[in-house]
Amino acid sequence: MLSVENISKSFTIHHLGQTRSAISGINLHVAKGEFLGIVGKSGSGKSTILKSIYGTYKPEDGAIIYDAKDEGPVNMLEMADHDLIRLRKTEIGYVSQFLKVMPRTTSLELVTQSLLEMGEDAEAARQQAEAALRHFDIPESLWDNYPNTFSGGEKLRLNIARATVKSPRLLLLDEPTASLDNDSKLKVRDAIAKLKADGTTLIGIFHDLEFMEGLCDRVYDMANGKVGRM
Ligand SMILES: Nc1ncnc2c1ncn2[C@@H]1O[C@H](COP(=O)(O)OP(=O)(O)OP(=O)(O)O)[C@@H](O)[C@H]1O
Repeated sequence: MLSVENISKSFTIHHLGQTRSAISGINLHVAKGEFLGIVGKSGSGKSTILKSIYGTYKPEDGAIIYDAKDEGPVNMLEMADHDLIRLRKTEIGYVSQFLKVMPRTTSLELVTQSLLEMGEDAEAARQQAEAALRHFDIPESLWDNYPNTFSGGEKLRLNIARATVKSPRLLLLDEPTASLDNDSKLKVRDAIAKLKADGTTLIGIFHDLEFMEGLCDRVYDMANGKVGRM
């Protein structure tokens, strides 16, 4: 489903005149329907890998081959921006700890929008969005509110609802449960387990290794670049 081949990414810190390597020579392979966990210490480059796959960062070399639904295998590092944006709208999801809000868009509209981008019709999109908000305990009184006023946990749950509601083919999870209480964590776990059962391929970073148990098939360790079993 996804093959990350020898990617490297460095950042230039202009005011210090320095260039720092964030990741170097990373190789990862994820089969369709598999859940690959990424573990490693803070600053080891875990998020940089996910952001490179999603296209937020552009690695200097290597290739990221993704088996797209219609086109088949494509190198995402060589794709035109509009093709990458289309893939993000229709088949690749990304959830981080932080919610990107859109101006003057309510929480219900945000989740509905996510489904409309997939080509869902308006009424079905609204119903599925409401079910997702309910599932993640976003109170109905908040559905017509702008999420910038939400608590940290509410924002996070909304973020997860928005990404999971459209059952992406590939879902990238960057510590999505970092500041959630246990109850909310279990709901996220349920949603991930359901996506996995439906065939979604997942790559996730979690500090809480217990959370991954029983969900992850294999783990990539940043320390030695090796993939092991959970
Ligand atoms: N946009 C950026 N500009 C400059 N340096 C960056 C940028 N993004 C990441 N880095 C650097 O790259 C290195 C890897 O960062 P990354 O966020 O990928 O690590 P991580 O393993 O996800 O860390 P954590 O577990 O703390 O979230 C760090 O040294 C970080 O400072």
